[in-house]
Amino acid sequence: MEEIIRIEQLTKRFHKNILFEAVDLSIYKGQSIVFTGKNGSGKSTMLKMIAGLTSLSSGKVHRSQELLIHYIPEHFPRKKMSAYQYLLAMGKIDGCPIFELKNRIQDLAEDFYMSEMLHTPLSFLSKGTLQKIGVIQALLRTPDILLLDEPLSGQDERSQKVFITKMKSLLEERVTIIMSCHEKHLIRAISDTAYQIENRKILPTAMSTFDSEAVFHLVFIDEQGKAVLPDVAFSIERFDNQVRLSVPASQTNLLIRQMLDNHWTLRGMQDENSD
Ligand SMILES: Nc1ncnc2c1ncn2[C@@H]1O[C@H](COP(=O)(O)OP(=O)(O)OP(=O)(O)O)[C@@H](O)[C@H]1O
Repeated sequence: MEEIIRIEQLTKRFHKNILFEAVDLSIYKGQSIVFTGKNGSGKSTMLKMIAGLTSLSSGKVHRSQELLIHYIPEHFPRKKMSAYQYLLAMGKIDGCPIFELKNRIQDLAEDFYMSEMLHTPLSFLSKGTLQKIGVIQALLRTPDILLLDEPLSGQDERSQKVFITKMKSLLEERVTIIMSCHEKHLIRAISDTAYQIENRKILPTAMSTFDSEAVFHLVFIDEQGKAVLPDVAFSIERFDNQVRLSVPASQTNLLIRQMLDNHWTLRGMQDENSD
């Protein structure tokens, strides 16, 4: 495996707020990394430090060579220029030949169902469309590293599918993808390595954490009129003297025990997919 970035003893603080302390991390060519963590844990800041867009308080980010890094921010600048003018300018900065660039913008805009919005000023575009422009910008010239900050947060389902397909083909070309993300389906689709940002550290997380868990519907009946509903955090539907609870598979035994202790009788159990 070819190491392309090595983070050594990275510490980052904003005044008294210490986000990272003595973090070490190696990033390899073709790897697809996701950072997860609570709001405000430092995901965006970590991406910006890798991109070189914000300084470190101490430590170092080593890059193996001159790398073309594309960074797609969570919030996009709202400017007066049109999407097309913006993409053209960005493509030129990236060194794309002009004829190729124009065709590529048109093709990618079609792929993302936004051709009709190409000539609209950025300031009038929705969050989802602005994000698409960020993705198109990143795809004008294939980067070595693509940094994505919450890339699906404003995307409709159709665009999400296009986005996932594009990311998969970049990974086939051994582009390194590093993103922050909360959506498990995107993580399952494109990531191979996950880190949870917690307590100022970056903790390796098993990919199985993002597997979708089967859900069961459990129906209970109050036969004697004295059942009490325990305080549980599952979806509950009530009808007459029955309740139906939707529960992740791993929680079913615990819930059944709780319900029986509270005088409920189990009437039925159904796999979510057999509805
Ligand atoms: N330029 C800055 N100056 C001061 N504090 C900042 C700055 N940028 C970020 N912070 C603070 O650092 C913390 C981490 O912010 P960051 O945006 O990296 O978190 P995040 O994990 O990406 O959050 P979210 O999931 O909400 O997008 C927050 O408390 C934020 O307020």
